Amino acid sequence: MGRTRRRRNKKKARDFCACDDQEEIILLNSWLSKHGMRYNDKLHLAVFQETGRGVLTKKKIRSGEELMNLPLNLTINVTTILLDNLFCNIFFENSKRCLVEYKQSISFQSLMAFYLAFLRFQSDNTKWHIYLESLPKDYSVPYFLPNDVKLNIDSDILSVISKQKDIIDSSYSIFENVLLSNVSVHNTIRDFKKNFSLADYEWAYFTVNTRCVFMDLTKVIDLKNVENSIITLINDNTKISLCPYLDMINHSPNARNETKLLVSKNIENVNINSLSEDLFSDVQFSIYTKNDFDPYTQVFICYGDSHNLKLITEYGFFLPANDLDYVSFTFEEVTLFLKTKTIKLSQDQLSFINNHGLSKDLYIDSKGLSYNFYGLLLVVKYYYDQSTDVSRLIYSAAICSNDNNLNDIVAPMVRDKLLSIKESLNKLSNVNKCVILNNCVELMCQYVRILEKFIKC
Ligand SMILES: C[S@@+](CC[C@H](N)C(=O)[O-])C[C@H]1O[C@@H](n2cnc3c(N)ncnc32)[C@H](O)[C@@H]1O
Repeated sequence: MGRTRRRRNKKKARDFCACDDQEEIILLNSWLSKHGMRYNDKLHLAVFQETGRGVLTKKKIRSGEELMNLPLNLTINVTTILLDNLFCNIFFENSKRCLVEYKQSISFQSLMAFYLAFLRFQSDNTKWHIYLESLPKDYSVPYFLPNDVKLNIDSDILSVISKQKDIIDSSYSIFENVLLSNVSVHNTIRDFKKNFSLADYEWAYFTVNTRCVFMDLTKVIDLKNVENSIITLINDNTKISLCPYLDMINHSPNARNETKLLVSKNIENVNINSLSEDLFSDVQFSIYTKNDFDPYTQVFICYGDSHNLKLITEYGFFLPANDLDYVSFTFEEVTLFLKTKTIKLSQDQLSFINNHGLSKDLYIDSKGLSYNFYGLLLVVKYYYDQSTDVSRLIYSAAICSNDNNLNDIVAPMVRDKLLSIKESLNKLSNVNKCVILNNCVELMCQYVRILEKFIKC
């Protein structure tokens, strides 16, 4: 074979392996069609070298094409929870007045996670069993890193983990208490009470976290008059949903897509006491792509924010050469550093900083200082300079935000941060690698590149 042909063949080499023939996927596909799911027949599930399991198109897909269309009853959304009397009875058949005691105490994501744990516990006794079996068994988010490894992980990652931990621990403790005071005689609930564990809840929490899509049902059902329903427990909105098969699509920052709720009957603002599965039998959730996809390539959608801190901590994966990454600094960190350089901000300067919101969003990315960081340093350097109008300078910073004089002020602090990340990376090099740790290390290396570039400029 000649070199050109070899190269051409190499280029064409497939980076995926079909997985439609795996037992859980065969079962999933027939379960989906039995329940009225329609998906573009060009689509197939496959395992891709770079991204793992995802959706492959075997034919060209053009912008504007519908990727899939799910009956609302085949998604796990707020109405699914409200219609599940057994689940609601965990809260209602209770010696405590749960709706009063825990009013607005949990997020909808937490309630969804608790519900998912309840469904999973019931194994093949629920309609969702086959779907649940098709879900990943574990998640590669840094939340699951062992404590000794966390010691050397970057502080931004640790701060996200700590927030996740607070939410998970506090909501888990509420659900544990609700179960403790539950008085139901129903075997399923009684057995669930005995078996519900933090590990089950964490799995469910990250299933929801990594797979939910935005779905707004506020026009279809009335979610304002909900006094006697378990919706009173939540402190945010109910606009997320689990959508089988749709949740097999991986993320690309370049993907553009749109979802639509197709309501053919006149269903509007339905009171939650009048909910029934039948009511939604004609309601469909549809997703369209705004991209073209070539035959035998992976179909992507965009999950939203695409910087690696978010992708790693919330979804458990990393995008190489990601221009959206940044290294953040807290206002306290900066002022503490300035003090070491005997620069103390006056009350007037602090008021100016607060009034202009210059104490937040302080970061350095591949282009240099963030707008606010630049503005903050302008206040530090020029506030008392008679010949300079700081407000005007801040406005023009949107156009010109590279000033070596300003960069120089914080360069020692940046050097220290760089050194500390490098030291942590050095320590992590002795730790056994796994996907989670690799992702964290990749991000920390990205931080090193960003900070080194800043210092060299
Ligand atoms: C909605 S699910 C997509 C389907 C998933 N790959 C599966 O096998 O079930 C989201 C998860 O897929 C993975 N994922 C999504 N986009 C990815 C990408 N561009 N690269 C690597 N993994 C990705 C991450 O594990 C993420 O948490």
